[in-house]
Amino acid sequence: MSLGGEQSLSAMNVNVTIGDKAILRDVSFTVKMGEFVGIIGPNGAGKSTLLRSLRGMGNITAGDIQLFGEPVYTMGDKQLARMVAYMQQEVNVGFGFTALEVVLAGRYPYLKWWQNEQSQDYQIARKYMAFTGVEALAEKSLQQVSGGERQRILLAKVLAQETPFVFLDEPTASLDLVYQEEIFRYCQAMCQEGKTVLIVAHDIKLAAKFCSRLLLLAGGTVIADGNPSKVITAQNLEKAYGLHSTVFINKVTGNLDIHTYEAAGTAAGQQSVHVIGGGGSAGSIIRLFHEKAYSLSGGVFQPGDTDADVAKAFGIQVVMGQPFCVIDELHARQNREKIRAADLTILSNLFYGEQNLDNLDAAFSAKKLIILEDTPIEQRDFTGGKAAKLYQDLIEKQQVTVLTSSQFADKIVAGRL
Ligand SMILES: Nc1ncnc2c1ncn2[C@@H]1O[C@H](COP(=O)(O)OP(=O)(O)OP(=O)(O)O)[C@@H](O)[C@H]1O
Repeated sequence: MSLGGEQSLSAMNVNVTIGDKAILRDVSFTVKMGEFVGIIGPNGAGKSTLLRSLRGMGNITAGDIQLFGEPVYTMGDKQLARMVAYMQQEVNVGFGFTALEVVLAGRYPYLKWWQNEQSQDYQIARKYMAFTGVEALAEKSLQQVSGGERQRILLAKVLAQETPFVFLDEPTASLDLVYQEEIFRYCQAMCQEGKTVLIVAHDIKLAAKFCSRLLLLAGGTVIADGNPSKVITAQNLEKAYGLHSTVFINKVTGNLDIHTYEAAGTAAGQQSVHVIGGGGSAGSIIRLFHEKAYSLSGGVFQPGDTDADVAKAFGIQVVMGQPFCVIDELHARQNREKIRAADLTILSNLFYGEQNLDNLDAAFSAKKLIILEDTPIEQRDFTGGKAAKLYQDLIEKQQVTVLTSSQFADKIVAGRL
C-alpha cells in the first residue's frame, strides 16, 4: 500500500516551557508521508526541542502531537521505536560495543532473541553499514573510530530500524563534504519510496537543494514553512538570523545560493552611485557598493550579461538595453538621467565598441567620474573609431580619476571613497 500524500504527522499548538522560558510557542504544522522536511534556524531556535517533542520525548506544556492520528505520548516504547527512528544530536553510545553491535541495536524493536550472524537482522545491519561506508569498521569498537565515522555508524543504526519516520538531528555535523551530500541524497531517495524524513540542519543550501519542504524556526516559533524557494528569502533570513543576505539562483549549479554580508553603515547610504558597466566587468563593484549601503543605479546593461544578473540579485534598479544592440534612444535617455542624478559615476572596464558609444558619451555628464581600467593605458589602442576616441577623451578629461578595479575595491572596503 502506498502511503504517499497521506497526512502522517501533526503538531497542533505545541508549547514547551522550561521554568519561565518559552522554548516552543504555538508550533503547528502537518507533514504528509513522503515529505523530506528540513528544520532550519539559528542556534537556540528550538529545533532539537521540536524534534524531541515530535518523538514523544520531553514534556510538551500544551498542544498535541500525533503520528498517524495517534497521540505520540500515549504510545509505548516499542511501538514508537517501530514508528520513528531518531538520531539525536549528542548520543551516549556504549564505547565498549563494536560498530556492528551498535547498528544491530537499531533492530531492537524487531529482535525477539539475540540472533546469529546469518539472521535477517544482521543482513539488514550490514546493508546500512555498507550504505554509510562503515562496513569495514564492523568489528572496531566505537573508541577506535573517528567522530565522522561514529556519526555514520549511528546513522546506519537509525536506518536499520526501517521505520516510516526518520528524524535526524544534525546528522551531518562532523561529516566531510561527500557524506554530507550523501546523507541528504539518501534521505531524498527514502522519501521518494514513501518514508517521511525530518532533518535538523544548519547547512541551508544543502537543505534547500534536497528537502522538499523547509521549516524555519526562530525564537521557538515557525517563521516560515513551505518549499525551499518560498522559505529561503532575504527577508526570512533577516527575521530569523538577523542576517543581511542576497538569495539567488546560482547560474552554474542551478541551485539556490545565499550571499551574506555585514550590516552596512548609514553614512555610505547618503552617497548615490551610478555604475556604467557591461560585459561582466562591474559585478564585483556593484556587490561591494551594495554591501556598503550606497544608493545604487546602473546602466545601460545588456540582458544575459553577468553585471545585469548581479544587479538583479541585489535588487538594484538598472537601465536594461536590448541584447547585442546599440543603445536605443529611450534607454540612453534614462541612463543619462540617472548619471546626472548620481553623486558619483563609475565606468568599469568598458569595452569601447560601437554598442557602448552612448554609455561613453553619457559619462561626460557625470558630476564626478571614476574610470576603472585594468589594462595599462599605454597598452590600450585608441585608434579604432568613434567609441575609442570618446574613451580616450574621457580618460584625459580633467577631474577624472583612473584606477584599477582592485585599487578601487580597496578604497570602498576601507571607506575612503
Ligand atoms: N533542559 C533545558 N533547560 C533549559 N533550557 C533549555 C533546555 N533545553 C533547551 N533549552 C533551551 O531551549 C532553547 C532551544 O534549544 P534547542 O536545543 O531546541 O535549540 P536548537 O535550535 O536545536 O539549537 P542548536 O542549533 O544550537 O542546536 C535554547 O535557548 C536552550 O538553551
